[in-house]
Amino acid sequence: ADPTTTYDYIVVGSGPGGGPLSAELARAGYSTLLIEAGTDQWDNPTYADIQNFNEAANDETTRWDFWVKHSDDAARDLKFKHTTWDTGDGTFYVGLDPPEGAKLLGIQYPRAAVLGGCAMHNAGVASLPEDDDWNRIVNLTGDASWEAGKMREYLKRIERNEYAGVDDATHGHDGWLAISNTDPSWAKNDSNPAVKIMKRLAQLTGQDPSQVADLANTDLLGDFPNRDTMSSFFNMATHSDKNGKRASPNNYIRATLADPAKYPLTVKLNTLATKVLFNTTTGSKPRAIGIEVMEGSSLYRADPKHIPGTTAPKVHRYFANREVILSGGVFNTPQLLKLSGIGPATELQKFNISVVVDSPGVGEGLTDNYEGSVLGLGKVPIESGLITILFRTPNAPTAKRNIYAWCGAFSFEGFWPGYPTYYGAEQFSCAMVHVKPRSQDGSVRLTSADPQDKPEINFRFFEHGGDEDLSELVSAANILRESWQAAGEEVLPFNELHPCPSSESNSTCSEAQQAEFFKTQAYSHHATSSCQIGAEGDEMAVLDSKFRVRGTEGLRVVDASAFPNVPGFFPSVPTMMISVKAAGDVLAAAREAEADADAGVGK
Ligand SMILES: Cc1cc2nc3c(=O)[nH]c(=O)nc-3n(C[C@H](O)[C@H](O)[C@H](O)COP(=O)(O)OP(=O)(O)OC[C@H]3O[C@@H](n4cnc5c(N)ncnc54)[C@H](O)[C@@H]3O)c2cc1C
Repeated sequence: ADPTTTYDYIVVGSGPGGGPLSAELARAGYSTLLIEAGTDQWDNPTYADIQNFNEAANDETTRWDFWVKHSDDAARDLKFKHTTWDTGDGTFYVGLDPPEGAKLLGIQYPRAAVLGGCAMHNAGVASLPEDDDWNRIVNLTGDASWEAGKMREYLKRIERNEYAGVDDATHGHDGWLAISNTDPSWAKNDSNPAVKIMKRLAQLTGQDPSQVADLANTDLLGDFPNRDTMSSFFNMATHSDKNGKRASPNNYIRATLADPAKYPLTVKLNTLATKVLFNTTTGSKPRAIGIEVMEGSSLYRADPKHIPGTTAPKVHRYFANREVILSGGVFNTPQLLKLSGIGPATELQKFNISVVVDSPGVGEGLTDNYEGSVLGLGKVPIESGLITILFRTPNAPTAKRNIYAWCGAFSFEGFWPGYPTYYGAEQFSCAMVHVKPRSQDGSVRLTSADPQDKPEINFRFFEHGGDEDLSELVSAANILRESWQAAGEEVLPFNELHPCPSSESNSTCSEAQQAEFFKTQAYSHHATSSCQIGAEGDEMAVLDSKFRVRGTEGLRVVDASAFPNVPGFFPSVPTMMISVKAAGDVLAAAREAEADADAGVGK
């Protein structure tokens, strides 16, 4: 076979799902081709310095714009105040009153096409799933390798922890992913309005107000028996080093490329995978044997630099002796599977795509944590470090925490071109992530058979159990707002901008009004589960517990789309953990095949 076109493994996508996996396969000695549609920006300060995350997610260098729907109710979506429109003159209009003739785009959901994927433009917040998230996969599939205790070992393998002592055996200390935390010493200043808020918040969430400075240093990635039920302040951990340099799969890929004599990793940037190639003539199942790609920059139409009307470049083929692994992320992996003939037969037939495997779950079950914020302006500028709190609202369905909130002198209201809004030095907000949405009804569906086109993405927020989820969000907002009233008279009263604008009398801000606010203004950026791992026999379970695409051979999906539900509050670190786990599964299969070959099995 031609070594320039044939590899042992082909991995599509270099984000948290595909990046670590490709490096592990190469480090195990297998020739591995990593295909990435974007470029490498490791030394660009917009990406390298974690504090620039907002600039990074807005930056055209890597941005892929997906314009998503939050529901099937167009009128409801049009109430989202950051709905974005194409004005036709190369600019966006964001808001509720578009100029004449503007074309509706939808709600922006940013993604990064770059070596390292969205871990190169995200805020880097590191958190772990609940133990039950991992154990649920054991229950669904019977595969005990997913037990929570075992999954922590993957954190230890990838992590280079910079705040826990080297003797702390619950952390890893020599991995490729630096994880650091923030300095919470500001919380010792009792006269700081934000500390007064913290003390009240401590009371409201069952913590000791006199201990807030110590509580603010609690290890968010720590391992303790009540870690999923304990309401507490935490020290926000991020995947970056103590000097603020971003850490991501990019570090591991580049470290692997640095020793080509030892590690046979080839990375092709500016390369868009368009189709998986199958051998359907031999074997009992279609076997993935390679991939078709287009080479060139900005080929995908989500890329704002894409030039409309340009002819598609000619297609190239690369072949895999062993396996093809798709890690294009929660929107692109299901799209690529469908373009390759794996998906709901009726949808594929609509676009004249030959059905290789009728797999109704591909692109279905998309879900996300709901996010919203309480935002206001104090009378004077507020000095504040970051308050990170995980707590349980009284109406939470289980004993577990359902809210991750971070409060401080910032504003965060979701994503749109140019986000976030700066409301002045008086701005103060608590942004919150609500976990375990009851609804898992989102979808990623084809709009055409053209691989350069974007799919249609609809999250169908609040489709099931919406009232309960909304009441938890409202309950959290009430607790956070109440804590603000302790800020002290130099700051009070807050002029709340939402969800209960102070311009309206507080009596008119009912629970129902707040619920309506969150129903129309909730946003998200932790999408998962569009090609889920699930139980044998469940036709919606696209993958088995070893990430294998059911109905095929030699094909796996390893990225955020594989999770059966959003893994806890933030998915980036959990996705890197499953990437390394998957590498173990792929290598175990290789060893098994080699042992069979040595034993002459099949001869
Ligand atoms: C703005 C923003 C902020 C976020 N903040 C946080 C945070 O603070 N903490 C956290 O835990 N999570 C955060 N997330 C979510 C987190 O970054 C993602 O969940 C995670 O990156 C998913 O990893 P992935 O490998 O599944 O996909 P991705 O990171 O999307 O990587 C997929 C890669 O595949 C490439 N690709 C896709 N299709 C193709 C194709 N056809 N051919 C070739 N290449 C292709 C893409 O270019 C990309 O590089 C954030 C997300 C966003 C958008």
